[in-house]
Amino acid sequence: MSDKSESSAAGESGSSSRFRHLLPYLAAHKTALTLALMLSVLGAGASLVQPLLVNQVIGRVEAGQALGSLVVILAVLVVLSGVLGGLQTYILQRTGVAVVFAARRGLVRSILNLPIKEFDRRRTGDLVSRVGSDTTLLYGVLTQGLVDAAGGSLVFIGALTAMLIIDPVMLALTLSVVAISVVTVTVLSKRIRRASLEQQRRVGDLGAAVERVLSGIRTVRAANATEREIAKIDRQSRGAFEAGLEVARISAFIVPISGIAMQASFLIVLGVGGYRVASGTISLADLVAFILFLFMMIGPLSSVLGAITSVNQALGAITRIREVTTSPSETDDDVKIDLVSPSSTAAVSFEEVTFSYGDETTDDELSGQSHPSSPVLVGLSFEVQRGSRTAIVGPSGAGKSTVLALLERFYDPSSGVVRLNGTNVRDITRTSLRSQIGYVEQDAPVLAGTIGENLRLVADSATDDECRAVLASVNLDAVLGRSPMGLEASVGEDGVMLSGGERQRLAIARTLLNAPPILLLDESTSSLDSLNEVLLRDAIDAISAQRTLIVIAHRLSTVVDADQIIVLDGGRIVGVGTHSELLFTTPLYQRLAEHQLLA
Ligand SMILES: Nc1ncnc2c1ncn2[C@@H]1O[C@H](COP(=O)(O)OP(=O)(O)OP(=O)(O)O)[C@@H](O)[C@H]1O
Repeated sequence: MSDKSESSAAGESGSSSRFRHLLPYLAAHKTALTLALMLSVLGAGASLVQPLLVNQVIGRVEAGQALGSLVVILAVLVVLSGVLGGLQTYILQRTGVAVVFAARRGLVRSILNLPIKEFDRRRTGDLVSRVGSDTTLLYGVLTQGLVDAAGGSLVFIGALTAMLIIDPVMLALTLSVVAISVVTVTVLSKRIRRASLEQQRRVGDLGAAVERVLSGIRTVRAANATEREIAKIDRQSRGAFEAGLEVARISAFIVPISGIAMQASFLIVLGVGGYRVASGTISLADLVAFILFLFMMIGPLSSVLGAITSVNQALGAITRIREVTTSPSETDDDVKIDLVSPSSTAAVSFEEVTFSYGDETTDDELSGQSHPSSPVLVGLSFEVQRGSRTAIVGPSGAGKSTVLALLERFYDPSSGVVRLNGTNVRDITRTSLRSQIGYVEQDAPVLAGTIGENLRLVADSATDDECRAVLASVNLDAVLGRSPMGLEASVGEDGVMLSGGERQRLAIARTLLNAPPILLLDESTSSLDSLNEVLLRDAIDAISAQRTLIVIAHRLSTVVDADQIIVLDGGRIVGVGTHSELLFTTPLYQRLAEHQLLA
């Protein structure tokens, strides 16, 4: 859906306005770029002097005079322009990689700060591709584009001035040919920009397709779907290939245009110039110098025309980069309070909270799409007393996880108020809100890295002893015995060394390191063996002793002794009470309990 916005963005703003967006990246390297430009001026000067010297050489040969130091100076100039060119290349490439580096840093910062709703609608692979592939294209602007154009235009202007002095008539003829080629290339360059934006978008689609398969590779293998998935990814690759071909086709028009312009100007100058030499209007030495200047002028012109592809690719890339960096990030601009001091006995309260995911995207100007959807939570009101243990139960899709998401302020309610210690969560900075709450997701993600790194995600200064202590508190200390590396032992990309129950307990241990007064636990739906189930129950018992606990329970056995159980159905509360109360008052709870052989 973001694709649509990209194309409209590309259509609306011109290349000059997008070029402006490159400036902050370039401004950071003013010194290096100025140096490169100065080297380019020197190089241009060294090149421009050469035809003048050749003119002198021819004049002296015609007059039968000795060449003397002229040849030496010519040789020195040739070497000098080579050295200057090498130095300039190094400075530019160095600046190019530094710009890519800066762009990647900025982009990663923006991506990680996007509101959670953005991750619902964006594809991870596409975001990864923006960081990896789009930023790389910025490199071309500097190394090939900008300074080639700057240095080239100096040589161009210098050569033009010399040609004007030598013979204005021949210059006018030459320029008319050049003008035709420049106009043609300018028209084509717009198409290049559009095509390369499309190409990058296709590369993003490809990244998303690969990411989708890799994240479910076991399911894909087990379903014997490898070949089908390869065929699907192949279609995305083909899309990128075809968009690349379009760029190649347009470039194929651009590149020969400069060649044709050179040949045509050369032939015209040769014909007209020969006639003017024969009629005595100009000398042979002047004609030779004019032709050398002509080549000198066309040279940069062709490299600038050639660089149009890379510059336009970069402008396409900057569109995709800015599409993320200009997206609003999760901000606390509207927030008034930094620290929450309890002003109520309720640790958490929901007051008439209604929420629909559609609201979050309806006014989404980037996608330009609206998703009017029915509310996921309707008029939800409940209180969780400090130090108590609350369970939320209900059928799949009832809205249980959404309750926790609102408490974490991943989303804000459409109406109603969510309070933490009596304060509206919208008035508390997210950092301080989240420091009060430990949150264990349903799928308990274990990040690639070591057990220690996984624990220290919430508290990077935690000591080894503290890490061991929290592992012990969730009955996970045995895991450390599995490898001589202990805390430094790695867990696989998806925590393959750990069972589902162990992953969940590792995630609980992680949040405990921060000793949050409130713990939200979205219990894993995956079935646990009886030993793991007992271990998880013990862990929950141990941690709930000192804090407020809200558990989304899929196993009623883990909640029978909760202080309060909230039964949700279709986003509404259909019952609140203890296990024994609900067995009498709430038919849905009765059914759930019977189903789980608890009644
Ligand atoms: N990010 C989202 N964007 C749009 N709709 C969503 C999103 N997350 C959940 N929903 C929808 O909201 C409803 C409630 O989802 P939620 O995950 O809160 O239910 P749940 O009771 O926790 O379910 P489960 O027990 O299966 O985890 C569902 O219909 C779901 O499809």
